[in-house]
Amino acid sequence: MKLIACTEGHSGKIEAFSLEMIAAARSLAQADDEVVAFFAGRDAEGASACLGAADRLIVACSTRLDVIPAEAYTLLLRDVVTAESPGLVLVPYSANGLDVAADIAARTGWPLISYVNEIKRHGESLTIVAQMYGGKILAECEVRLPAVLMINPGAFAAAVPDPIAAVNVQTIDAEPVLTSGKVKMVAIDMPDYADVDLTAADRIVCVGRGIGDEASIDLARNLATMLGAEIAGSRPVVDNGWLPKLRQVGKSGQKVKPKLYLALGVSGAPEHLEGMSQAELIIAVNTDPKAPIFNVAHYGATCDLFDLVANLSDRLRAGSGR
Ligand SMILES: Cc1cc2nc3c(=O)[nH]c(=O)nc-3n(C[C@H](O)[C@H](O)[C@H](O)COP(=O)(O)OP(=O)(O)OC[C@H]3O[C@@H](n4cnc5c(N)ncnc54)[C@H](O)[C@@H]3O)c2cc1C
Repeated sequence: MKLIACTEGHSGKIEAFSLEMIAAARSLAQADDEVVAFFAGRDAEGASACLGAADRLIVACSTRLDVIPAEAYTLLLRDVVTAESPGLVLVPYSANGLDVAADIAARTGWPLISYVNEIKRHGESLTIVAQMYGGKILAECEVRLPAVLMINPGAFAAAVPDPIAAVNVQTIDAEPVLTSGKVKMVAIDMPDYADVDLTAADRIVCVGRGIGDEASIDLARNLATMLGAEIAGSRPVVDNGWLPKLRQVGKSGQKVKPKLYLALGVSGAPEHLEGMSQAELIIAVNTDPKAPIFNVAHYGATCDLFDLVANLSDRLRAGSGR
């Protein structure tokens, strides 16, 4: 059986979730199976340099466009699916993946399971744990292959970035599809990742509306600095303009998987949990013992966040002699 892992990248960087798609496919592949990575974009060299955990790489290459519109990505992938007849297509839950997965499932008539967190294979069928209602419910379902899965970033540990042998790379010209497509890329307005890439952070201190006002964020920021952590916020904090958009965690923000996630005054709405529930260690501080954040937290403190931040900061300062 062939397993197709869809990958993405732009601006000279392959998206971290691309390696997760390959790792997911690898974990399901049996001895005679082949993991085929699919990449569409200008950075064919970048893809070849790091997607070597796949057995084979198909690159739909554009000479002009750094980011391939979802419509063209889908048309190119449709051809690959027809040619390869895979048993499984793994698509990342990304802006692109949302369009791609639905189209491939509709065209092939194969089942589509979205928001996938876990997969186990039993021969020709899979048992899957997937999120529903923004992560409020985890559904376990069984599906027979072939199928299309849309996988949550962070659900699988990334494969090691390795180069792939040139003999295992097949290049397709993406230009004819790009010129005939109905959707044209006019401009790309990229966020300024020079500030921060939360998805790569090992430690995050996240402030929610419980922080009260913009000035108080400095207390949490100082604590974050002492912990060697990045500061992040829930959506209301970002909507209020207290932190930049790139520091928002959740459904409409960043999906993070740090080693430590300290949530201060965050209620734990499903849309927030969607971005952080895969963190290795979650510590929540909230005055409300019934706050849903405690359902995912490994440790919790039902106290005023300002008391905890002041005490913890004092101890860290004393410990470091500052
Ligand atoms: C389509 C859509 C997308 C969304 N995307 C996102 C997203 O990406 N990220 C996101 O975060 N939200 C998102 N939301 C919003 C989400 O539904 C919640 O409204 C939001 O997460 C709530 O943020 P919060 O926990 O900071 O605030 P609140 O829900 O108001 O919680 C504040 C918490 O602070 C506690 N608190 C108050 N004072 C203190 C104190 N002194 N000490 C300790 N605890 C205190 C309270 O008990 C409360 O639990 C989205 C919503 C929709 C509809």
